[in-house]
Amino acid sequence: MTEPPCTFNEVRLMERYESLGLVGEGSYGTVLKCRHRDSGRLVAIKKFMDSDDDATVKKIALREIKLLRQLRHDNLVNLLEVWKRRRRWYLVFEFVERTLLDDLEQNQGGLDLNTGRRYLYQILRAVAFCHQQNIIHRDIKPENILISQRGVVKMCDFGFARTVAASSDGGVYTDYVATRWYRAPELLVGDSKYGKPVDVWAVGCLLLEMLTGQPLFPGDSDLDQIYHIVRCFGNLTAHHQELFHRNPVFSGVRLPEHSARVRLEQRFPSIAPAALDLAQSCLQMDPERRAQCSELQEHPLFTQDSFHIRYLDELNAKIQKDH
Ligand SMILES: Oc1ccc(-c2ccc(-c3cc(Nc4ccc(CNC5CC5)cc4)n[nH]3)cc2)c(O)c1
Repeated sequence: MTEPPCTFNEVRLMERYESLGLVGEGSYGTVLKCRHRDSGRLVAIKKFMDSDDDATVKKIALREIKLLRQLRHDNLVNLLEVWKRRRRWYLVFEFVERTLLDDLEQNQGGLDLNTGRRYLYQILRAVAFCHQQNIIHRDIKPENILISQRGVVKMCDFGFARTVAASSDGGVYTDYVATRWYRAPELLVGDSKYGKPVDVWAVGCLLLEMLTGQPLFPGDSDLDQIYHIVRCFGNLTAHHQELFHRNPVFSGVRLPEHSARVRLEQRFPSIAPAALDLAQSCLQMDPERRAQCSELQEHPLFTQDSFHIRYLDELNAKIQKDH
């Protein structure tokens, strides 16, 4: 169905802003980069498409807005305004200059250790905050890590985020998650009872990608993704092997043998040992054994030279200037 012409309200609403095109070529859904005509301020406006089944769009929009309103933190992209005009929802966010993907494309060999530490420290602050709010992002990847001109990191795109069920048995999630390369083993084998550790796995993948310039596990299918992981870390856990064999998606498929294992330390001999250790704490096959983002901020990668003490003052000054 072709888009109906803008309504008056939408025209009036968008009269306040000049559209500068899609943000990130649509990788966030329909998110427009806009300039506020009066102030010149750049914003990112997410427009929810109205659909025949309006109730579903409304439910999704309200869930996302409720979740975003809980997430106020210096290292999360800020929701500025929410509009509802006729049957359409608009979320207005701050616009941040570039993404980690942009930085990695500019630095094909990877970022230097200090830049990587500065970004990682802020990513850990962002994810730790979300997890303290019992929210899992579920799609942490370089495109969703925004970086301001002064180097302040702001995580974005909570379109797939979910609140972890309060119940002790954890939630049961069956809808779409995570871009494949950053997907934890439990997601790949189809475990519906996953939680915060899926974000920790993605952070481990991000750290090594920042320091090498290359994606850690660039699988070209879910099975290939499992192959990449098993070749590095050995067999899946017994529970994940059972889920794999019970998953109809993989019926008749043999689990990859971890015959020719290439461990992280063999693959990345020149990575700082502290960085490799932190990555390994995130990349545990058993989600229960993975580190928590709150504790990783005290990892020797940050404390061995008091980086975490020196950097906090510098970061807070940058955050103030960015406001
Ligand atoms: O539920 C949601 C939905 C959408 C968002 C969201 C909010 C804000 C943004 C955003 C993006 C952005 N800046 C940006 C800057 C550069 C690029 C891409 N660089 C191009 C390739 C050279 C992409 C994005 N600033 N703000 C993106 C997504 C969100 O944070 C939550």
